[in-house]
Amino acid sequence: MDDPNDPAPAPLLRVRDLVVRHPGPTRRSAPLTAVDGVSFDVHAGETLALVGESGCGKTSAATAVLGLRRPDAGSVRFEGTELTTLGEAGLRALRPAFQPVLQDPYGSLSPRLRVRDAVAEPLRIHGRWERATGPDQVDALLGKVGLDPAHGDRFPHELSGGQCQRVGIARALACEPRLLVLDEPVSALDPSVRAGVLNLLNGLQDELGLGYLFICHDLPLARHIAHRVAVMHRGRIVETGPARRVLTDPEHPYTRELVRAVPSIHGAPSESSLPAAP
Ligand SMILES: Nc1ncnc2c1ncn2[C@@H]1O[C@H](COP(=O)(O)OP(=O)(O)OP(=O)(O)O)[C@@H](O)[C@H]1O
Repeated sequence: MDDPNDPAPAPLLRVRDLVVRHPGPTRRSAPLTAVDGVSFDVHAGETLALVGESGCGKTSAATAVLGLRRPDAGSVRFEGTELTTLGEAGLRALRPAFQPVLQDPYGSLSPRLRVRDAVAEPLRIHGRWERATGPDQVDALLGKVGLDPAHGDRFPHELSGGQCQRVGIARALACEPRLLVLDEPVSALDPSVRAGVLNLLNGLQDELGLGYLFICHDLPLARHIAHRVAVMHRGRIVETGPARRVLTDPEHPYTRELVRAVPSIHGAPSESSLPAAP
């Protein structure tokens, strides 16, 4: 329970001491600890960027947060409800409120579904589809992500990567979520279309007060897009703080290791790929 005397607003998402292990490469090998006691909060209207080099455990943490797998230890609370011990029915009821947006804009859409049906699908799955109002709802969702309703008649292969990612965001918005878990949402996109998608995400956050857990391996991008940054390294969070302050010290031991692992970390983000800061 939240302390009634604590004036700080309760976070949308509270993750504490999260541990995620994967099976080792052979049946005899020890399990691999991908996430090793990670804790963070995401508040409504806030972007927390979870950054770190490839393989440091970001996606494993996101998978546990989304309830797609049970963590091996730790707590994931969404709006005060503990997800790690919730049964399948309870998770299904809560799932519309926290939605993923994935990296591969084409891969996350069925090639056989027209855009209109892809956006309608989550409404149907979560029992929110009504024949009378559903089509208008789909048009409104397309409009919200900057797509013309005419795009609804197309198949994914008839769209650009940026348009596909907008459809992915429309699907995530369909069930009126409060939290989006964005796993590298722009890294598969051309730099020229990244800014448009990032601006869209900023605008939606301002309008809807959404919390974002924004996973990426690009620290300049994270500093630019996020309010706060948590840096992961070998399964642990090694630094966390306001985005503009994190890992600005090139002599910090983790900065040195990360610069080796991710050369872009101290590279200047290209102006064309970044929108205005939040
Ligand atoms: N399903 C799995 N089975 C076994 N090992 C896994 C599995 N998923 C991830 N791993 C391992 O867990 C570690 C963390 O992987 P994870 O994908 O969470 O990292 P990441 O930071 O998201 O990396 P990337 O940025 O490359 O996606 C890696 O060593 C990876 O090989």
